[in-house]
Amino acid sequence: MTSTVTTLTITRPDDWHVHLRDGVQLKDTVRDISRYMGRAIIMPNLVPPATCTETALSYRDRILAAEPQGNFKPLMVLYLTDKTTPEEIKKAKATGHIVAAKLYPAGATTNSDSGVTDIENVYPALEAMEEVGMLLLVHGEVTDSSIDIFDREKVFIETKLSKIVDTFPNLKVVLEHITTQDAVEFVKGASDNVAATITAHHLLYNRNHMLAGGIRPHYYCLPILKRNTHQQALIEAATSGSKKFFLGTDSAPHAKDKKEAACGCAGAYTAHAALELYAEAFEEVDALDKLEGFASHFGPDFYNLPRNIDTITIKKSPWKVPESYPLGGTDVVPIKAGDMIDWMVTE
Ligand SMILES: NC(=O)N[C@@H](CC(=O)O)C(=O)O
Ligand SMILES: [Zn+2]
Ligand SMILES: [Zn+2]
Repeated sequence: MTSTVTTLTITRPDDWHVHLRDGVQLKDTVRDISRYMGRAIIMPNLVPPATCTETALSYRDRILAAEPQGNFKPLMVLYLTDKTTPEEIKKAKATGHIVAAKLYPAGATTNSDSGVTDIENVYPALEAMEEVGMLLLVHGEVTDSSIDIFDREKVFIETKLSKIVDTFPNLKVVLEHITTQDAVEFVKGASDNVAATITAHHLLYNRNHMLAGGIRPHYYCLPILKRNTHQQALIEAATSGSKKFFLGTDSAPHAKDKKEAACGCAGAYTAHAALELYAEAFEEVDALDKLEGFASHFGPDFYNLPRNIDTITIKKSPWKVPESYPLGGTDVVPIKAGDMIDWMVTE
Protein backbone atom coordinates (compact mmCIF):
# COMPACT_ATOMS: atom_id res chain seq x y z
CA MET A 1 0.00 0.00 0.00
CA THR A 2 1.26 3.49 -0.76
CA SER A 3 0.32 6.24 1.65
CA THR A 4 -0.31 9.84 0.76
CA VAL A 5 2.37 11.06 3.18
CA THR A 6 5.19 12.70 1.22
CA THR A 7 7.12 14.44 3.96
CA LEU A 8 7.82 13.47 7.52
CA THR A 9 9.66 15.41 10.24
CA ILE A 10 10.89 13.31 13.15
CA THR A 11 13.25 13.54 16.12
CA ARG A 12 16.81 12.94 14.89
CA PRO A 13 17.34 9.13 14.79
CA ASP A 14 20.21 7.03 16.15
CA ASP A 15 21.66 3.75 14.87
CA TRP A 16 21.91 1.19 17.69
CA HIS A 17 24.08 -1.27 15.72
CA VAL A 18 26.69 -0.35 13.12
CA HIS A 19 30.11 -1.50 11.89
CA LEU A 20 32.50 1.32 10.94
CA ARG A 21 35.62 -0.87 10.54
CA ASP A 22 38.97 0.91 11.02
CA GLY A 23 42.00 2.54 9.37
CA VAL A 24 41.55 4.01 5.90
CA GLN A 25 37.91 2.85 5.74
CA LEU A 26 36.91 5.16 8.61
CA LYS A 27 36.71 8.35 6.58
CA ASP A 28 34.09 6.73 4.34
CA THR A 29 32.06 4.88 6.99
CA VAL A 30 32.11 7.82 9.43
CA ARG A 31 30.91 10.21 6.72
CA ASP A 32 27.93 7.97 5.95
CA ILE A 33 26.90 7.19 9.53
CA SER A 34 27.10 10.83 10.60
CA ARG A 35 25.04 12.23 7.71
CA TYR A 36 21.96 12.44 9.97
CA MET A 37 22.30 9.86 12.76
CA GLY A 38 22.76 11.56 16.14
CA ARG A 39 24.52 8.64 17.81
CA ALA A 40 25.50 5.10 16.96
CA ILE A 41 26.48 1.96 18.79
CA ILE A 42 29.85 1.09 17.25
CA MET A 43 30.39 -2.65 17.09
CA PRO A 44 33.81 -3.76 18.33
CA ASN A 45 34.56 -6.70 15.99
CA LEU A 46 37.79 -5.23 14.63
CA VAL A 47 40.91 -7.23 13.87
CA PRO A 48 42.06 -7.51 16.63
CA PRO A 49 38.81 -6.78 18.49
CA ALA A 50 38.29 -3.97 21.01
CA THR A 51 38.40 -6.16 24.13
CA CYS A 52 39.53 -3.63 26.73
CA THR A 53 38.87 -0.07 27.82
CA GLU A 54 42.03 1.34 26.19
CA THR A 55 41.39 -0.23 22.79
CA ALA A 56 37.75 0.89 22.81
CA LEU A 57 38.73 4.46 23.74
CA SER A 58 41.49 4.68 21.14
CA TYR A 59 39.02 3.35 18.55
CA ARG A 60 36.67 6.16 19.59
CA ASP A 61 39.49 8.68 19.09
CA ARG A 62 40.10 7.38 15.56
CA ILE A 63 36.39 7.70 14.74
CA LEU A 64 36.33 11.30 15.99
CA ALA A 65 39.54 12.03 14.08
CA ALA A 66 37.73 10.94 10.90
CA GLU A 67 35.63 14.11 11.33
CA PRO A 68 32.02 13.06 11.73
CA GLN A 69 29.43 15.55 10.48
CA GLY A 70 27.27 17.56 12.89
CA ASN A 71 27.31 16.53 16.54
CA PHE A 72 27.56 12.80 15.87
CA LYS A 73 28.45 10.82 18.98
CA PRO A 74 29.95 7.31 18.83
CA LEU A 75 28.87 5.04 21.69
CA MET A 76 31.50 2.39 22.30
CA VAL A 77 31.18 -1.30 23.09
CA LEU A 78 33.53 -3.76 24.74
CA TYR A 79 34.04 -7.11 22.95
CA LEU A 80 33.55 -9.90 25.49
CA THR A 81 36.01 -12.79 25.56
CA ASP A 82 36.38 -15.81 27.84
CA LYS A 83 38.81 -13.69 29.85
CA THR A 84 36.88 -10.42 30.35
CA THR A 85 37.08 -9.55 34.05
CA PRO A 86 34.55 -7.74 36.25
CA GLU A 87 37.25 -5.11 36.87
CA GLU A 88 37.49 -4.40 33.13
CA ILE A 89 33.72 -3.96 32.95
CA LYS A 90 33.73 -1.47 35.81
CA LYS A 91 36.67 0.42 34.36
CA ALA A 92 34.97 0.64 30.94
CA LYS A 93 31.68 1.81 32.39
CA ALA A 94 33.41 4.50 34.47
CA THR A 95 34.78 6.18 31.31
CA GLY A 96 31.28 7.30 30.34
CA HIS A 97 32.01 6.47 26.69
CA ILE A 98 31.54 2.68 26.77
CA VAL A 99 27.88 1.86 27.24
CA ALA A 100 27.65 -1.85 26.49
CA ALA A 101 29.51 -5.12 26.01
CA LYS A 102 28.96 -7.47 23.09
CA LEU A 103 28.61 -11.22 23.24
CA TYR A 104 29.79 -12.93 20.08
CA PRO A 105 29.63 -16.70 20.37
CA ALA A 106 33.09 -17.71 19.05
CA GLY A 107 32.84 -18.38 15.32
CA ALA A 108 29.25 -17.16 14.90
CA THR A 109 29.93 -14.27 12.51
CA THR A 110 32.50 -11.92 10.92
CA ASN A 111 35.53 -11.41 13.22
CA SER A 112 34.12 -13.43 16.10
CA ASP A 113 37.06 -15.82 16.50
CA SER A 114 38.06 -14.24 19.81
CA GLY A 115 34.49 -14.43 21.07
CA VAL A 116 33.06 -16.43 23.92
CA THR A 117 33.41 -20.23 23.77
CA ASP A 118 31.09 -21.02 26.70
CA ILE A 119 28.64 -18.47 28.00
CA GLU A 120 29.32 -19.41 31.61
CA ASN A 121 32.86 -18.08 31.09
CA VAL A 122 31.43 -14.55 31.02
CA TYR A 123 29.11 -14.93 33.99
CA PRO A 124 31.43 -12.92 36.30
CA ALA A 125 31.49 -10.14 33.69
CA LEU A 126 27.70 -10.27 33.28
CA GLU A 127 27.28 -10.00 37.03
CA ALA A 128 29.42 -6.85 37.03
CA MET A 129 27.44 -5.45 34.10
CA GLU A 130 24.18 -6.04 35.92
CA GLU A 131 25.63 -4.25 38.94
CA VAL A 132 26.96 -1.14 37.14
CA GLY A 133 24.17 -0.89 34.58
CA MET A 134 26.06 -1.78 31.43
CA LEU A 135 24.00 -3.29 28.61
CA LEU A 136 24.63 -6.71 27.11
CA LEU A 137 24.35 -6.82 23.32
CA VAL A 138 24.03 -10.29 21.83
CA HIS A 139 24.73 -11.86 18.46
CA GLY A 140 22.16 -14.59 19.01
CA GLU A 141 23.19 -17.64 17.03
CA VAL A 142 24.57 -21.00 18.12
CA THR A 143 27.76 -22.11 16.41
CA ASP A 144 27.24 -25.89 16.49
CA SER A 145 27.88 -27.02 12.91
CA SER A 146 25.21 -29.71 13.22
CA ILE A 147 22.49 -27.05 13.65
CA ASP A 148 20.96 -25.84 10.40
CA ILE A 149 21.96 -22.25 9.62
CA PHE A 150 18.28 -21.22 9.39
CA ASP A 151 17.65 -22.54 12.94
CA ARG A 152 20.66 -21.07 14.71
CA GLU A 153 18.89 -18.03 16.14
CA LYS A 154 15.93 -20.01 17.44
CA VAL A 155 18.19 -22.62 19.07
CA PHE A 156 20.35 -19.90 20.64
CA ILE A 157 17.28 -18.33 22.22
CA GLU A 158 16.07 -21.67 23.58
CA THR A 159 19.38 -23.01 24.86
CA LYS A 160 21.45 -19.92 25.76
CA LEU A 161 19.59 -16.64 25.87
CA SER A 162 16.72 -17.74 28.07
CA LYS A 163 19.29 -18.94 30.59
CA ILE A 164 21.16 -15.62 30.58
CA VAL A 165 17.95 -13.67 31.02
CA ASP A 166 16.79 -15.92 33.89
CA THR A 167 20.16 -15.81 35.65
CA PHE A 168 20.56 -12.02 35.36
CA PRO A 169 17.06 -10.55 35.57
CA ASN A 170 18.34 -6.99 36.12
CA LEU A 171 20.76 -7.07 33.19
CA LYS A 172 19.56 -5.08 30.19
CA VAL A 173 19.87 -7.24 27.09
CA VAL A 174 19.55 -6.32 23.41
CA LEU A 175 19.10 -9.25 21.07
CA GLU A 176 20.74 -7.78 17.99
CA HIS A 177 19.52 -7.94 14.40
CA ILE A 178 16.65 -10.36 15.01
CA THR A 179 15.51 -12.41 12.04
CA THR A 180 12.78 -14.79 13.22
CA GLN A 181 9.25 -14.91 14.59
CA ASP A 182 10.77 -16.91 17.46
CA ALA A 183 12.94 -13.94 18.41
CA VAL A 184 10.00 -11.54 18.19
CA GLU A 185 7.96 -13.75 20.51
CA PHE A 186 10.81 -14.23 22.95
CA VAL A 187 11.44 -10.50 23.23
CA LYS A 188 7.75 -9.67 23.57
CA GLY A 189 7.32 -12.27 26.31
CA ALA A 190 10.44 -11.26 28.26
CA SER A 191 10.72 -8.54 30.90
CA ASP A 192 11.19 -4.85 30.12
CA ASN A 193 14.94 -5.43 30.40
CA VAL A 194 14.97 -7.30 27.08
CA ALA A 195 14.75 -5.54 23.71
CA ALA A 196 15.84 -6.10 20.11
CA THR A 197 17.22 -4.24 17.11
CA ILE A 198 15.85 -4.90 13.63
CA THR A 199 17.73 -4.12 10.40
CA ALA A 200 16.21 -2.49 7.33
CA HIS A 201 17.30 -5.38 5.12
CA HIS A 202 15.52 -7.97 7.27
CA LEU A 203 12.34 -5.88 6.95
CA LEU A 204 12.66 -5.49 3.18
CA TYR A 205 13.90 -8.93 2.17
CA ASN A 206 13.59 -12.66 2.76
CA ARG A 207 15.72 -15.58 1.59
CA ASN A 208 14.06 -15.66 -1.83
CA HIS A 209 15.62 -12.29 -2.60
CA MET A 210 19.02 -13.85 -1.90
CA LEU A 211 18.57 -17.25 -3.54
CA ALA A 212 15.72 -17.44 -6.07
CA GLY A 213 16.77 -17.13 -9.70
CA GLY A 214 20.47 -16.76 -8.84
CA ILE A 215 22.63 -16.28 -5.77
CA ARG A 216 23.02 -12.66 -4.72
CA PRO A 217 25.95 -12.28 -2.34
CA HIS A 218 25.14 -8.72 -1.29
CA TYR A 219 22.07 -10.02 0.54
CA TYR A 220 24.19 -12.50 2.47
CA CYS A 221 24.51 -11.47 6.09
CA LEU A 222 24.25 -13.11 9.50
CA PRO A 223 21.88 -14.06 10.91
CA ILE A 224 20.89 -15.15 7.40
CA LEU A 225 17.66 -13.92 5.77
CA LYS A 226 14.81 -16.28 6.63
CA ARG A 227 11.54 -17.27 4.92
CA ASN A 228 8.90 -14.60 4.34
CA THR A 229 6.73 -15.57 7.34
CA HIS A 230 9.62 -14.48 9.55
CA GLN A 231 10.01 -11.28 7.55
CA GLN A 232 6.31 -10.57 8.16
CA ALA A 233 6.75 -11.11 11.92
CA LEU A 234 9.65 -8.62 11.94
CA ILE A 235 7.62 -6.03 10.03
CA GLU A 236 4.78 -6.43 12.50
CA ALA A 237 7.12 -6.03 15.48
CA ALA A 238 8.92 -2.98 14.07
CA THR A 239 5.68 -1.20 13.16
CA SER A 240 3.73 -2.28 16.26
CA GLY A 241 4.69 0.73 18.37
CA SER A 242 6.24 -1.58 20.98
CA LYS A 243 9.14 0.11 22.73
CA LYS A 244 11.03 -3.20 22.76
CA PHE A 245 11.98 -2.97 19.07
CA PHE A 246 14.21 -0.24 17.68
CA LEU A 247 16.50 0.73 14.83
CA GLY A 248 19.88 -0.97 14.39
CA THR A 249 21.05 -1.12 10.78
CA ASP A 250 23.86 -3.65 11.21
CA SER A 251 25.39 -1.83 8.26
CA ALA A 252 28.48 -3.99 7.74
CA PRO A 253 30.68 -3.05 4.76
CA HIS A 254 32.91 -5.56 3.01
CA ALA A 255 34.93 -4.79 -0.14
CA LYS A 256 33.17 -5.86 -3.37
CA ASP A 257 35.71 -8.59 -4.13
CA LYS A 258 35.29 -10.09 -0.66
CA LYS A 259 31.52 -10.42 -1.23
CA GLU A 260 31.58 -11.50 -4.89
CA ALA A 261 33.76 -14.53 -4.22
CA ALA A 262 33.61 -18.31 -3.99
CA CYS A 263 33.37 -17.88 -0.21
CA GLY A 264 31.82 -14.46 0.30
CA CYS A 265 31.82 -12.53 3.59
CA ALA A 266 28.67 -11.95 5.66
CA GLY A 267 27.42 -8.38 5.91
CA ALA A 268 25.19 -5.90 4.04
CA TYR A 269 25.92 -2.17 3.61
CA THR A 270 22.92 0.08 4.35
CA ALA A 271 24.44 3.22 5.91
CA HIS A 272 24.15 5.07 2.56
CA ALA A 273 20.35 5.12 3.02
CA ALA A 274 19.51 3.77 6.46
CA LEU A 275 16.40 5.74 7.38
CA GLU A 276 15.32 5.88 3.74
CA LEU A 277 15.24 2.06 3.59
CA TYR A 278 13.29 1.80 6.85
CA ALA A 279 10.83 4.40 5.50
CA GLU A 280 10.18 2.18 2.48
CA ALA A 281 9.48 -0.81 4.72
CA PHE A 282 7.17 1.17 7.02
CA GLU A 283 5.35 2.80 4.10
CA GLU A 284 4.71 -0.62 2.57
CA VAL A 285 2.41 -1.45 5.51
CA ASP A 286 1.08 2.09 5.88
CA ALA A 287 2.87 2.60 9.19
CA LEU A 288 4.98 5.73 8.62
CA ASP A 289 3.42 7.15 11.79
CA LYS A 290 5.32 4.46 13.73
CA LEU A 291 8.73 5.31 12.26
CA GLU A 292 9.69 8.00 14.77
CA GLY A 293 9.24 5.81 17.83
CA PHE A 294 11.25 3.00 16.26
CA ALA A 295 14.02 5.20 14.85
CA SER A 296 14.34 7.97 17.42
CA HIS A 297 12.63 7.24 20.76
CA PHE A 298 12.74 3.59 21.86
CA GLY A 299 16.51 3.17 21.46
CA PRO A 300 17.59 6.02 23.76
CA ASP A 301 14.79 5.14 26.19
CA PHE A 302 16.09 1.58 26.51
CA TYR A 303 19.71 2.76 26.88
CA ASN A 304 18.62 5.33 29.49
CA LEU A 305 19.96 8.16 27.36
CA PRO A 306 18.15 11.37 26.43
CA ARG A 307 16.31 11.46 23.13
CA ASN A 308 17.84 13.80 20.53
CA ILE A 309 16.26 17.23 20.69
CA ASP A 310 16.47 18.36 17.08
CA THR A 311 14.64 16.95 14.06
CA ILE A 312 15.27 15.78 10.52
CA THR A 313 12.92 15.71 7.54
CA ILE A 314 12.49 12.84 5.14
CA LYS A 315 10.75 13.50 1.82
CA LYS A 316 9.32 11.42 -1.00
CA SER A 317 11.98 12.21 -3.58
CA PRO A 318 13.13 9.16 -5.56
CA TRP A 319 16.85 8.85 -6.28
CA LYS A 320 19.07 6.24 -7.85
CA VAL A 321 21.51 4.40 -5.60
CA PRO A 322 25.06 4.31 -7.05
CA GLU A 323 26.44 0.91 -8.13
CA SER A 324 29.10 1.26 -5.42
CA TYR A 325 30.56 3.61 -2.84
CA PRO A 326 34.23 4.18 -1.96
CA LEU A 327 35.52 2.21 1.04
CA GLY A 328 39.05 3.29 1.88
CA GLY A 329 40.59 2.54 -1.51
CA THR A 330 38.22 -0.33 -2.31
CA ASP A 331 34.51 -0.29 -3.19
CA VAL A 332 31.45 -1.47 -1.31
CA VAL A 333 28.26 -2.49 -3.12
CA PRO A 334 25.33 -1.12 -1.10
CA ILE A 335 21.86 -2.59 -0.70
CA LYS A 336 19.70 -1.47 -3.68
CA ALA A 337 22.79 -0.72 -5.79
CA GLY A 338 21.59 0.70 -9.12
CA ASP A 339 17.95 0.74 -7.96
CA MET A 340 15.65 3.56 -6.96
CA ILE A 341 14.90 4.55 -3.34
CA ASP A 342 11.72 6.57 -2.84
CA TRP A 343 12.75 8.57 0.23
CA MET A 344 15.48 11.10 0.88
CA VAL A 345 16.54 12.76 4.12
CA THR A 346 16.78 16.50 3.57
CA GLU A 347 17.66 17.63 7.15
N1 LIG B 1 25.96 -9.08 10.16
C1 LIG B 1 26.92 -9.56 9.42
O1 LIG B 1 26.64 -10.38 8.52
N2 LIG B 1 28.22 -9.19 9.56
C2 LIG B 1 28.76 -8.34 10.59
C3 LIG B 1 28.89 -9.03 11.91
C4 LIG B 1 27.59 -9.20 12.66
O2 LIG B 1 26.90 -8.21 12.96
O3 LIG B 1 27.22 -10.33 12.97
C5 LIG B 1 30.14 -7.84 10.13
O4 LIG B 1 30.90 -7.32 10.94
O5 LIG B 1 30.44 -7.94 8.92
ZN1 LIG C 1 25.98 -10.01 14.62
ZN1 LIG D 1 26.52 -6.42 13.25
